[in-house]
Amino acid sequence: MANNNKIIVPLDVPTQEQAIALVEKLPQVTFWKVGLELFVSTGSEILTILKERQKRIFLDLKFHDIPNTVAGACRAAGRYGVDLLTIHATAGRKALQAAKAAVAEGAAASGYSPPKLIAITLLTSLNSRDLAFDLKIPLELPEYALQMALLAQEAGLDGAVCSPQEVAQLRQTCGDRFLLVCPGVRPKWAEAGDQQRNLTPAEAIKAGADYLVIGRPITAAPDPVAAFERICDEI
Ligand SMILES: O=C(O)c1cc(=O)[nH]c(=O)n1[C@@H]1O[C@H](COP(=O)(O)O)[C@@H](O)[C@H]1O
Repeated sequence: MANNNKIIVPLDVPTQEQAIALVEKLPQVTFWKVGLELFVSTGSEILTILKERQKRIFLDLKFHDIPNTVAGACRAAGRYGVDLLTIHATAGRKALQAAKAAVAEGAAASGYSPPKLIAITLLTSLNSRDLAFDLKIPLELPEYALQMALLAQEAGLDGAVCSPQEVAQLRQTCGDRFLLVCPGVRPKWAEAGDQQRNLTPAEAIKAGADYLVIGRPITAAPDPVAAFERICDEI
């Protein structure tokens, strides 16, 4: 896979105009992420626009609810013909299983192949201290992320979202066919912002990530095209 196809750039903007402007500014980007801000602000039309432009789509709505409710949301999301969809592993085994089945039903109803359903293990904005003191989880952070990935794998999901610091261990345990997507990726020359468990793009790929989600180091750079190309070269 060419390096530019391994980078997913989030459209973390509040309007469709801003989203389209970013897509037009970065024609080299083949895989875009539509997340909560854009989807809640503008609805599903952006998905049609991206599909018309032959872009791949990561619909990152991070579902987290009871099995019946996530199944309903996943059935609806399955109809959009997107490539990737997220749910929190902490929704639990039954919700993950219901989500997986519902995504396939939604996709079949609209003639698309089902999106790959991937589970959030532990948000990359959290650190060990947050896990222990706020979330009251007694496991070490890498062990917790691994257990969430294994839960997702046992429930039949296609992969997981993890920080690059955990990806090597998840790759080793979950095998080569389990899709691993890493946000929290920062080139040496970019600011960390709210990301806590970072590695560089080259390190993340070397550790076993299939895709990297990289936003602000590209989209907030003075020259986004140069930043994107520099990251592709570094990988
Ligand atoms: O699911 C995600 O994509 C995600 C999971 C996670 O644990 N951490 C995380 O940062 N993300 C997303 O990845 C993107 C990271 O953006 P930057 O921090 O600007 O590179 C954002 O759109 C987040 O919503």
